Amino acid sequence: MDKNTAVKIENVSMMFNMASEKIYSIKEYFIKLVSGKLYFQEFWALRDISFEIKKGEIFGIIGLNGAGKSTLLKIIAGVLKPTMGRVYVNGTMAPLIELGAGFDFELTARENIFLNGAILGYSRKFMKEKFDEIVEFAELRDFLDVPLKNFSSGMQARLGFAIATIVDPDILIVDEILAVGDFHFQEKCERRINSMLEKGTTIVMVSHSIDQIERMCQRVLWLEKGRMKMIGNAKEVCEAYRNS
Ligand SMILES: Nc1ncnc2c1ncn2[C@@H]1O[C@H](COP(=O)(O)OP(=O)(O)OP(=O)(O)O)[C@@H](O)[C@H]1O
Repeated sequence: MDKNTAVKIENVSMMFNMASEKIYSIKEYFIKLVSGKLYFQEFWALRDISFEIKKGEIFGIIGLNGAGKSTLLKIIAGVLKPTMGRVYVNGTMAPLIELGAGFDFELTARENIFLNGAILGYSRKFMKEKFDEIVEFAELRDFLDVPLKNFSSGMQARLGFAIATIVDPDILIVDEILAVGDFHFQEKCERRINSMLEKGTTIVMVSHSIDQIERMCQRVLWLEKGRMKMIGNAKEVCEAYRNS
């Protein structure tokens, strides 16, 4: 792979098996499984996707609900293995996992900071050193000992973003997380993302805010029902998407 490439996706397709009827309990599942009455339907969430993201680039992925954006991010992050095709990643990655994916909602914000740190592979000592910076950025000092289930989605997003960006990874993945924060926090996130970009981090982001994608990204991929509809300059792709 070219040394200037951060991510290379080659003919990636992703198939999910979906039970063709609703199953209401594990017992029902096993009865159907054993009696051979469990039918699956193949569903292709992504079909034949190929593109490259250059190092230091900020790359956006857009598309309607169910277009396959999150699935593609998960494949880039290595959380999902594609059914077909290859993925090459050059550098360290801090996946900004979906909202709440790394959180335990019964635990307090303080406990979740350490839990998330452990999930991301950081030592307790490192998290202790970074603790104040995280709390400062997330502006949640008064809520440190509150269980996360009592946080609003915006507060959870603030905490998630603050934790995921304490180190400067080579590649940062941002999944829709900016959408839930308020205006003030979104600006703050954009500033942090821009400063990471200046330091050479590659950023891959998904957002339903086309204005935000157009403003922040250099190139954009538009997915439609799992296929590549258009890829190129952010302005051109966003314009075409708006007019579709
Ligand atoms: N684990 C799974 N099992 C079965 N189907 C799945 C799974 N994950 C995603 N899908 C399906 O794949 C399709 C693409 O989903 P995905 O979450 O990638 O879309 P998206 O573009 O991120 O949508 P949204 O804008 O609503 O977040 C959807 O139809 C979804 O139902």
